[in-house]
This record gives sequence, structure tokens and C-alpha cells, in this order.
Amino acid sequence: MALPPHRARASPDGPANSVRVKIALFVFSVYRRHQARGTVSVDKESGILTDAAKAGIGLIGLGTMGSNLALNIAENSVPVAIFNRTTETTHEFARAAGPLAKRIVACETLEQLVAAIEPPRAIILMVPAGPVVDEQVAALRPLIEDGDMIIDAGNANFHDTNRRAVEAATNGELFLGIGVSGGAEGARHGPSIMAGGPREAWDRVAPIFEAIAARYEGTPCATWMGEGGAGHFVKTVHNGIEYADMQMIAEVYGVMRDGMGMSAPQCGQVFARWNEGLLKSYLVEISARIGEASDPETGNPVLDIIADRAGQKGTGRWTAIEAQHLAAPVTAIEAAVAARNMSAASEVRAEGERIFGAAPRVLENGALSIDDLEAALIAGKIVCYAQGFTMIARASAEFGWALPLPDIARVWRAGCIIRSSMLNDMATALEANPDRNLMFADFFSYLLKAKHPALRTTVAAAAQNGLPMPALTAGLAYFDIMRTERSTANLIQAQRDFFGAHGFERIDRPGQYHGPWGASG
Ligand SMILES: NC(=O)C1=CN([C@@H]2O[C@H](COP(=O)(O)OP(=O)(O)OC[C@H]3O[C@@H](n4cnc5c(N)ncnc54)[C@H](OP(=O)(O)O)[C@@H]3O)[C@@H](O)[C@H]2O)C=CC1
Ligand SMILES: O=C(CO)[C@H](O)[C@H](O)COP(=O)(O)O
Repeated sequence: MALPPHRARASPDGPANSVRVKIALFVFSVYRRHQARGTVSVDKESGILTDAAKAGIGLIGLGTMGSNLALNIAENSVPVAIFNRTTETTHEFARAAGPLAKRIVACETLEQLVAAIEPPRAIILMVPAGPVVDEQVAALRPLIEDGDMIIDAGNANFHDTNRRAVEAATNGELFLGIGVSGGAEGARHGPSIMAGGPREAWDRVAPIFEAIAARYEGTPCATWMGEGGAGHFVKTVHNGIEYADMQMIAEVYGVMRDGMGMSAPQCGQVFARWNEGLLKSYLVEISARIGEASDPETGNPVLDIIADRAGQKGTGRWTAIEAQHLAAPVTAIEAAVAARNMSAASEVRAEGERIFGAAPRVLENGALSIDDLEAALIAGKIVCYAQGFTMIARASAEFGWALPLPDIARVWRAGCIIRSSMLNDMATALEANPDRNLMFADFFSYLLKAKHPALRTTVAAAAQNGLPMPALTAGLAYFDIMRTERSTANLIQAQRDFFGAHGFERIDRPGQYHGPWGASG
């Protein structure tokens, strides 16, 4: 199949150059301030920077993400003051920081942390979502001054971020809610950053975040999304898409493993091949590496010894719940969240298998090809992103944000977990028409026309053989519903009117009507 012509790349030169200038000016200003304060001294025993020279930013929470972000910040020439609940971790971290330790100010108390940062201060929180963030804000509040800024860079429910932004404004502080994606590797070498909060607050710290962010053809993947919880909202939908993307990949892995009898390394090799085509993406790439990895102790494929119960920290669930509130169907994401919950119920599943027997699962030779699975995954992925972007557009209108849909696609092109070669084309399509379902854009409708038959064949064969495919099935149903001009909701409306006198519209004249249901209605 020939690809359509429009895989144009946005020219990165203009914005990228101006960003480089901004970063250079910021770094220079930090250096000047440090020069003015004299030389840095180092504690002989710990090797930790102890000088009165002030840090350009503070960071609380040296776990997986915080420790890597701190190193990334230091590597980008910005001295960073660090604090962690467990003090030993702070010292271990600073000791292990090697040459970057000279830009790390290790603090044992929040008082030390605040004192170590150049005012007006900016302090990043990289701690678990929920009450911990409120506790950290409350602990910092008596120590900071008007104009200081707290930045929650963990995953947060955007409703909490909205509330915290209002509380901060009342207290004369600035509050940013920033979604950071990319896992440990991204945090260390370039994550994708989705910021929300007062624009002027973002502008103040943007040079640091743009410096540490991933780059797509020179353009930093760090974007201000809007006021309040806008950044955390976009990160939440990112994670919802992440759930669906991962689930769809797991579903085709299930067909290869159970339906086709392929080994984990064989599945890995298929993913590696797919990663050279339209499915090129971080999640397919790591699935290839996972499939090919073997357990050093037993020599068996690692994938075969991992328990089949998926964990979750809540962002997928937040997406599904919010989508319901917004009446924005994200059926593939909802199915993926439900699939994780069902995977966790392993004892119930075992009982089900005892009662009903295992489904046949094995496909007849030739029932499906690897190419069918690839095409099914391409179609499913387009539907899942289309749902995510539609939800973002709905939220933008509902919450009075002006969420920049093309920029969201752009900021996801590098650094984040859902980065994929399709995102540049999504940015182009959303630039042309941000209000239109992505499935209908020229490039994606062209692909869907070509690939949806394979999605249908795959879902049908899987259903026939008891291979569960909740996300791909949900994606196919969404596609079919969205291409059906006359749905079956006329019967729903009749039923509602029958039992509750809710009324219905007619197709042949305007107005509200009731049916001739008689006394039984
Ligand atoms: N891991 C990932 O891939 C990603 C995570 N995130 C988000 O980033 C945030 C941090 O995640 P991650 O680094 O993985 O988490 P970790 O569990 O690795 O680290 C948690 C950090 O928070 C501190 N902490 C935990 N509880 C408290 C508390 N009650 N009071 C003070 N400090 C506390 C821990 O300190 P101590 O050492 O004392 O335990 C530790 O420094 C979360 O919001 C997460 O959802 C975002 C993107 C990706
Ligand atoms: O934000 C992330 C990636 O983008 C985190 O890794 C998050 O923890 C993933 O979600 P979950 O733990 O629910 O799978």
C-alpha cells in the first residue's frame, strides 16, 4: 500500500533556535549569580556541595523520577537543591552523582532546602499523588515567601491540581501542575512535559524545563497547556492512551502466544519488525526487547515467568471516570482499565477456568496472519488516539481551557511513553482541523480504510476461539458506530418515552413527541 503524500515534518528551526537562546540566557544568568556569590565549597566527608551559593531550583522526592530529574537538571547547568523524606537517600544520591554533585545541594530539612534556593524560589515535588502532595505543600507553606512557586511534577488528579492552584493563589504562592512522562530514562535524559498553571509562572521556569525536556527535531517537548489542572489533565489522558496502547499490544501478543503457539522471543522478533513500520513507537520497541529478554537464573524468557496481574496507580481510571463525566467515549481506554482489573482477579479467573473449561484459544492454521495482527494494531491505535484527542477537545470546551491539540500531539512526539511515529501526522491533522475526529482526517481515514478489515478479521477470529481482546473489540465497535449514520438509539428513545414519558425527536419534523404507547406506557 502506498502511503499518502502528506507526511510533512514541521520545520523546527524557528522555535528551536529561540528556545536555545532562552535556555542559554537563563543558564548564563544562573552562572552570573553564582559567580557573584564566590566559589563553591564541598563537604570533605560526604563530597556534597555545602556552599551558600543558591540553587536555581529545588526538588523534593528522590525516588525513580525525582532522582533522575535532579540529575537531568544538574546536567543542564542548573544547580539543584534536593530533599528527600529519608535523609540517607539524599546523601547516597549526592554521593553517587559523580561530577554532577557540584551542582547538587543536598539538604536534610525543608528549611535548608528553602534557604538553599535563589528567590523567587521554584520547588519541584516528585512524590506520590494525593495526600502526600498536600502534606508537602502544607510543610513548605510557612517557609516560602510571596512569589515563590511550588511545582507538582508527579501524576496528579487534575481536580486536585485545580484546588491546589486556587489555594496557592489565596496564599500568594504560585502553583504549577506539570505532567512528566518518560519513566526513569526519560526523566534522566529528556522527558515530555505538559505544564498547567499561571502562564507567567510557567514562563519563569520554562527555560529549565525546556532544557531538560526531550527534543523532536530540535524542538523541546515541553508545552504550557493552560491554567490550573490543564497540564495534569493532558498527562492523565496521555496515560489513558498509554493503558489502551499497552493493552492492544498485549492482546495481539496473546494471539501470537496462545493462538499461534509462538515463543516469547518469536513474539519479540515480530514486535521488532513492526517497530520498523507504521507501528514504530516506544511501547512496541520495548515489547520487542521484553520478548527477547531471558531470565539470568533459569535461562527462560523473562516474559514467561512474570505473573499475569497488572498493577496500576490510577491515571487510567481517572481518564475513564473523567471521560464518563464529559460524555466523551474512550471505549478502548475504559476496556484497558477494566482488563487490568480483571487481570488482577487471578483467583476468580482460575475458578472460571475450572467451571467452564479453558477456551480453545488455538487458531486454525492460516486463520490469521502476522500481517493481519499488525494491521489490526495500526487500526486499533488510530481509534484509541482519536478517542483520547476527542476527550481532550471536549474537556477544553467544558472547562474553558484552550487546550492546544496540535501542540499536545507535538509534545508527545518524543520523550514520553506513548511516543510514536504516527504522532507527527496526528499533529498535522489536528493543525488542519482540531475539532474533527482524528479518524476522519485524510491520512488516518486512508489508513483505517486499508486496515479495519484486518481488525475485524482479528477480533472475529479471537472471539471465535476465546482469545480475549477487550480493547481492540471496543475500538472496532467505536469505529463501526462512528461510521453508522442511523444508529439503533431510536429504540432506546422509544423505550425511554414508553416507561418515563421522556419524549423523542422525529426524523420527519422538528419538536418533541410522545409515542402511542397507550395505558401500558
Ligand atoms: N515511575 C514512573 O515511571 C513515573 C512516575 N510518575 C509520577 O511521579 C511521582 C513520583 O513517582 P516515582 O518517582 O515513580 O515514585 P517512587 O516511589 O520511586 O518515589 C517516591 C518518592 O516520594 C517520597 N515519598 C513517598 N511518600 C512520602 C511521604 N508520605 N512524604 C514525603 N515523601 C514521600 C519517597 O521518599 P522516601 O525515599 O522517603 O520513600 C520518594 O522520594 C508520582 O506521582 C508518579 O505517579 C510520573 C511519570 C512516570
Ligand atoms: O505516568 C507514568 C508513565 O507515563 C507512570 O509510569 C505511571 O505509573 C504509569 O501508570 P500505572 O502505574 O498506572 O501503570
